[in-house]
Amino acid sequence: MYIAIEGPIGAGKTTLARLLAQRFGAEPLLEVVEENPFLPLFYQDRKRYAFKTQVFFLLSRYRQLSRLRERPLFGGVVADYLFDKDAIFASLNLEGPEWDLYLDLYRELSLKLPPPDLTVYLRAPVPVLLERIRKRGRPFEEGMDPAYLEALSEAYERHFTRYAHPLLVLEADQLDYSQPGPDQDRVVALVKTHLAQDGRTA
Ligand SMILES: Nc1ncnc2c1ncn2[C@@H]1O[C@H](COP(=O)(O)OP(=O)(O)OP(=O)(O)O)[C@@H](O)[C@H]1O
Ligand SMILES: Nc1nc(=O)c2ncn([C@H]3C[C@H](O)[C@@H](CO)O3)c2[nH]1
Repeated sequence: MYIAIEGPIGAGKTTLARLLAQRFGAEPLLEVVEENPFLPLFYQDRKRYAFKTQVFFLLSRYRQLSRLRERPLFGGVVADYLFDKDAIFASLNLEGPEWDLYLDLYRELSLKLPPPDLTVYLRAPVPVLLERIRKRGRPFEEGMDPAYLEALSEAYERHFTRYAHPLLVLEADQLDYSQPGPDQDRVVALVKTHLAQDGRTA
């Protein structure tokens, strides 16, 4: 079992990946964004640092997800990102020859990675995302531009309307699975049902 959680910044991916991994006895596969030394610089000057930021993410995501091909998945994995995320961000931040070079690299690497058995796409309105980002308090995200978040949310919408693998779409502002309560059980049950359905139709 390989589940990936996706959605725009602050949607609740890591929170849900941890919860599902714990309930399913699976391994959480979490991205450590603080490892990217270019990210704080990117938020100061997006145009200047976009390419470096993206190539760092691309390589680290590829390395982390490649492990899924190389060893058996006892108990399964719940990742808090999808490889596609890289191209979604890149499409917003790169242009011209840098975009062409990036896309060449991305396409080559993506061919080698397995798709998840189920992807959970978390949607939430921009004001909710901004509030969650503010509450979480990462210093480099302090001046998050609402227009950037809006463009990112639209890019996610476009991506998932033509996504060709098993998908569960959740309205992440309607479910609070960040604390113990009935919403946690509800979201776990929804994921279980979708995994079973997709297993039958695969
Ligand atoms: N369903 C939810 N309801 C209310 N608050 C939530 C929910 N999910 C997450 N949160 C809170 O929102 C904040 C962001 O959550 P989280 O770090 O899981 O988001 P993320 O999508 O992984 O973010 P990023 O894209 O930056 O990695 C955290 O403070 C978390 O506790
Ligand atoms: N430029 C850029 N490209 C990416 O592929 C990417 N993936 C995540 N991020 C930023 C968003 C959050 O601040 C923080 C956590 O998701 O990292 C990215 N930024």
